[in-house]
Amino acid sequence: MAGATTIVQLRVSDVRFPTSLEQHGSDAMHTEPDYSVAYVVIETDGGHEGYGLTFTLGKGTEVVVCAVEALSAFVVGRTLQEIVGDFRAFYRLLTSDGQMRWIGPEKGVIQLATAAVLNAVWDLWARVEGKPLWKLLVDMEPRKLVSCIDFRYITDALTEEEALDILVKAQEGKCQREEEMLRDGYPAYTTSCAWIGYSDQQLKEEITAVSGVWTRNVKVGADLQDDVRRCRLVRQMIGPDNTLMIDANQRWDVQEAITWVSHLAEFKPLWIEEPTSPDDILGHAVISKALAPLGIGVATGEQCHNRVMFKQLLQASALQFVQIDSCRLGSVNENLAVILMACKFHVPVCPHAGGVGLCELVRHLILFDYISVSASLQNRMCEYVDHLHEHFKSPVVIRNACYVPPKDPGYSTEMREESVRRYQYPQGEVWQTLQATRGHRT
Ligand SMILES: C[C@H](O)[C@@H](O)CC(=O)C(=O)O
Ligand SMILES: [Mg+2]
Repeated sequence: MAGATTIVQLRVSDVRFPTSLEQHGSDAMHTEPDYSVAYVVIETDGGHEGYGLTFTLGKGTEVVVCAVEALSAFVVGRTLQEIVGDFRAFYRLLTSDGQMRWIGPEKGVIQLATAAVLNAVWDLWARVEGKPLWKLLVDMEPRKLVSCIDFRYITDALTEEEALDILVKAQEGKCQREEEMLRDGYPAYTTSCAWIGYSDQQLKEEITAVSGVWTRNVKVGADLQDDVRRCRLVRQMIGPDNTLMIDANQRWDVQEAITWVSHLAEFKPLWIEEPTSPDDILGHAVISKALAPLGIGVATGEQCHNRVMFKQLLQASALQFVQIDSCRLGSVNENLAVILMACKFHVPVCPHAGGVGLCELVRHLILFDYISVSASLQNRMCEYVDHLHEHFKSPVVIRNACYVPPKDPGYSTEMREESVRRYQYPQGEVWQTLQATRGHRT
């Protein structure tokens, strides 16, 4: 890395997209989501910039923006070299501050803000190195990689030595796997055909419109008869051999989840996603055990707020698919911890994506997982949702239902300036117009 790069400024914006108008993103619990981000830009004295974000829904964004502002004092004035020279210490500085941790610790709004800030730092680092983030990770020495992880609270499940061992063992075949990814890409599945607010007609059109072999995730949980009808329709359209999953977004109690999903078992879903409260580890374990004889696994993680929760889910055999989220966990640092734990417990990582920018970011993490950690594609795929990519400078590229590895330096977090300006809430012209014409609530 060239000379010292001091971070001299951090800016954060509230950027919202009125997706609820067309029911994009709707599910059994979030019926009117306006997909949004707290968008962070850090600037250095040498003219470099790093971009970070965390995904939110509408009104929640203003709270996250406040939390990012509160964290900015930890970043501004520091050099990039000082931060990444001991990234574990910097992660701890952000997550362990004696006053700020009281509103977490490492969960909720403050962890979302931590993710946004650290995502900007990782983006800056990758840009300064001139590499896409996945390549920065893949090329990094195993010892350096583990030095970015805070192992506090997880050493009973994964020690630093074990993590190192996993990374060292996976060095074998790394070059071939990198070539394979550059050639074929990483398998994706899509949720965007079956949001809960879509009519049956729209659902049919969305399925027909997507070409190639795709695995589909269908929203369920609001009304059993609707779910039966929609799952039947999707199953008929995709045929008996294509993979189907269902996602309840935390709608049920534990027993209710088991009964409800048993009624949908005839459609042969691979998994039920977020059947109950994301915090109910033992509940997930009960559901997993009950659904195993039906061949249905439990997937969760998009609202799993830290590595400690994932640790317990893994220890309790409470999930069969780990759904990391690039903006819910504490950035790359905490995602590395979860990816390595999942590997140790032999549970596949199938990331959550979609929202605003989540596909752009998470493709870096899943490429790293395959090339440098798991070395397996069995039962693995990464979510893809076809909304809002046009607002990013390095948007996702999909070929044959697979993510193509990005080549631009950074973490693909940079948004188009015009998009940020037009969708900024409430002053952007899109919101000004909506409020004047429809009184749109957000
Ligand atoms: C509110 C979001 O759209 C949520 O439904 C996304 C989700 O559960 C998923 O992509 O999976
Ligand atoms: Mg989901």
